[in-house]
Amino acid sequence: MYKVPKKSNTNLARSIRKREFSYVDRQKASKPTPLSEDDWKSPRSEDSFDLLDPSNSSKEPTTSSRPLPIPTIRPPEVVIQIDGVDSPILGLIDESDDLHPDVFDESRRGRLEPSSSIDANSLSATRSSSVIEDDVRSQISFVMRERLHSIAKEVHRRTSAVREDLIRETPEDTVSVASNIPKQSEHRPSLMSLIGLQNRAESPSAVAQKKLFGFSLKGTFHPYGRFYMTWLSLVTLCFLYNAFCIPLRSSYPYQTTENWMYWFMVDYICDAVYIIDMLIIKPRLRFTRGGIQVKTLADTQKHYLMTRTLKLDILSILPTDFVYFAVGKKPIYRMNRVLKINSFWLLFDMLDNSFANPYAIRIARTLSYMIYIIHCNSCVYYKLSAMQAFGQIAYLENGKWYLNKWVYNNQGNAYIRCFYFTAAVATSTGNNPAPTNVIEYIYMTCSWMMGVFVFALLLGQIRDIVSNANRNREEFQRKMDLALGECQKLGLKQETTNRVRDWFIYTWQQQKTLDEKKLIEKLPLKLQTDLALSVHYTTLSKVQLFQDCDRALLRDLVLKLRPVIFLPGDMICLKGDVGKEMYIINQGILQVVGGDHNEKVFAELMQGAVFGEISLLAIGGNNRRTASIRAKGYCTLFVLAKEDLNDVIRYYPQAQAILRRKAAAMLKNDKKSDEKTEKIKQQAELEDRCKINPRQVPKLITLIANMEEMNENKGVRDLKKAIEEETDKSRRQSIYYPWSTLQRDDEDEEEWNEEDLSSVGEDTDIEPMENHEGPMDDDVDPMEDIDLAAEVPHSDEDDDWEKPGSSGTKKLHAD
Ligand SMILES: Nc1ncnc2c1ncn2[C@@H]1O[C@@H]2COP(=O)(O)O[C@H]2[C@H]1O
Repeated sequence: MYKVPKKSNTNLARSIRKREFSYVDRQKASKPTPLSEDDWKSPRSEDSFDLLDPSNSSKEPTTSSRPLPIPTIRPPEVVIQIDGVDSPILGLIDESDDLHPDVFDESRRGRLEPSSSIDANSLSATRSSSVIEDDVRSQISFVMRERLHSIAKEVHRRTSAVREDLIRETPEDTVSVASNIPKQSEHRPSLMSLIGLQNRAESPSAVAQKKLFGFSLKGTFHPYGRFYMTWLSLVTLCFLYNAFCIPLRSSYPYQTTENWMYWFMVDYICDAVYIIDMLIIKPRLRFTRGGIQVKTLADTQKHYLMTRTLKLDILSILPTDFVYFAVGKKPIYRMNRVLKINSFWLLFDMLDNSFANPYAIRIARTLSYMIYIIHCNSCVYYKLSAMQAFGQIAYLENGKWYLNKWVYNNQGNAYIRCFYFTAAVATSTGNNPAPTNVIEYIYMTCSWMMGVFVFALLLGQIRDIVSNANRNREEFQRKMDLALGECQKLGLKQETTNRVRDWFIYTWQQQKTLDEKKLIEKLPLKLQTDLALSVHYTTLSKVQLFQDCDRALLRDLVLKLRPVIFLPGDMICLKGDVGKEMYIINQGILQVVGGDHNEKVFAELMQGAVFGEISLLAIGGNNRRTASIRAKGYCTLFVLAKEDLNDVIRYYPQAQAILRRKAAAMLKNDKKSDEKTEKIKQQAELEDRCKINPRQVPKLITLIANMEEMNENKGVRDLKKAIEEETDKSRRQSIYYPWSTLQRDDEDEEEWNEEDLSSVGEDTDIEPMENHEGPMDDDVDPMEDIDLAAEVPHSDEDDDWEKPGSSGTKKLHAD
């Protein structure tokens, strides 16, 4: 299966000996590529994945156990081109060929035997030519194996891709729908979908349901869905109306001949709600059977028919109002409407489960019981009072007539007065008037009993709820006090104690507990993982490592993460320390710092950044921290211990590679940055060394100028100006050319030359020092300045300094 080279055998042999080969990849239609020496030497790079090597089977990622279809691959053609030989040798691998290193066994080698057109006799004529032939075979075998290896790699890559696709396939119940939904633009799957937490795609019917607040006549409702919750609130409102208003209207004179129709209107609206609830809503409520939620309408209807709720619902809506025709409009006959109390309980249960802080809901429910009992009691009290003509009928006792003071006297707001009386009796507070007859005695006894048992129970409940609500806070406070007390006992610095306090306060603000993990450890592992992923989704979605890696890695890692809080300025890790943990930033900003005093900031790290992995994975060659990390403000980090990371990551070579690549890039950056700062430092040192001190004006001249200023001598003023200019100029020079002693071109004109100085000397009328009698600067010893040469520093650099001004200075001195 190869084409025969038509070159002389000697040339062929030479080429082979020299290893002047090229290979052509027909699939890629590439040009012949010379095989480098390295290619010959190292058949496979060490870190490549070797499908051919059975020992490497363990390296395969363990993402799925499902057998996967391997894409069909065209039998690869390999052409061996020997330099200088016109026709290449063509090798074709059969589909039946196994991907085995010994692919070129003896039988197959036969296929590559030269055909008759080669002068076989002449090749085998000499012993050396047979050796050459063997050599050719072995080289060809090697090249073929090399190709096979790369093909195997390609196959592996493709199967991995297919496998990933299969894993990411849409959930069962959405498959049928997916075909109906218009194809959306292709985009990278979100992290949420990768970790299997995303909402499932909804069927068109479900979408239509949503449009009507989740209501559809053909559909069913989730009992904890938003729609049912809203509906339940409405039903509960109707129940409360009936529960409060029926006793009220039955006892107090609030329903009159003028307003009864309004009361009736509201009554029947509530009845309508009850009926809709019974006929339309409740039969559509989903329920769970054998652990599976039943969603079919027929099933939910059947289920409702079997429940006790239906019976109560029917009783609550019985049209007892028809009694009105016989006995008149007495609302008390509608009292069966309170049988809808199930809805009230259900709503409070749902609210209790939906709120993160349900204490208020629980207190509200308990309070509502108390208020209702007092309300009903007050209705009875009013009725009793009314029956006794509001105390207007006197009664005889021990031969004397008395007015009944126990009853309500029909003064003021009837409801409020009666409610107050009943509340006072029930809670046994207040000075209650004595009952005067049997009915009143019975009423009072019942009220007290109710106060003792029912109210005590309810008040106890409220106390429990409130104390439970504060228990967490109190527990936290207790721990904080303990820690701070310990700090004081140990005699720590106030600053340290303050930091401990800050940490506690911030931790409470952030997580309301000291150990977040404790809260969820009772849940099953799967649920814990889902919870942790959902809670920390924002952070985790920003971690590049997790974006690129296997989703199983994320699920494995997330449970190992431990949240930790750091205060501003805290050093999270120090350069040179042994790395035992790596970190993910959940909140806050951190700085990668270096330098002697951590004054250099290499980089700032934000939410989602990962650090500390270099030493953990010993990427830089050892396990020491390559940089120090400092918290800029308050920070919440996830810590991942080395053992935990190693436990997880060894199954994910891809993640390892990403981590290594990233870390290597960072190390390179840091090195560059270090080199740069080193260069700047050297430059600064050089500049420092080359810098010329600004020329000092001899003290004598300054002194003279100061003295003469008082005499308003023009010449001296000129002199002073010239001195100032000179000082300025020197300073500027040292700024612009800190390392240079050369003069700037643009300074020529301004140069303070001998001429100027001599003219200054001529114009001025400077008195000799000895004659001067004016005030003198205390610090200045005039004699000290006489020798100007002594003033001038005698360094090499200063020789240059003398050029522009030294002569001028000297002249001034002579004058
Ligand atoms: N230039 C940089 N930018 C961001 N992070 C860095 C940089 N240099 C070092 N780090 C991180 O700082 C960490 C210090 O500890 P490690 O050496 O374990 O791992 C290091 C990196 O994760």
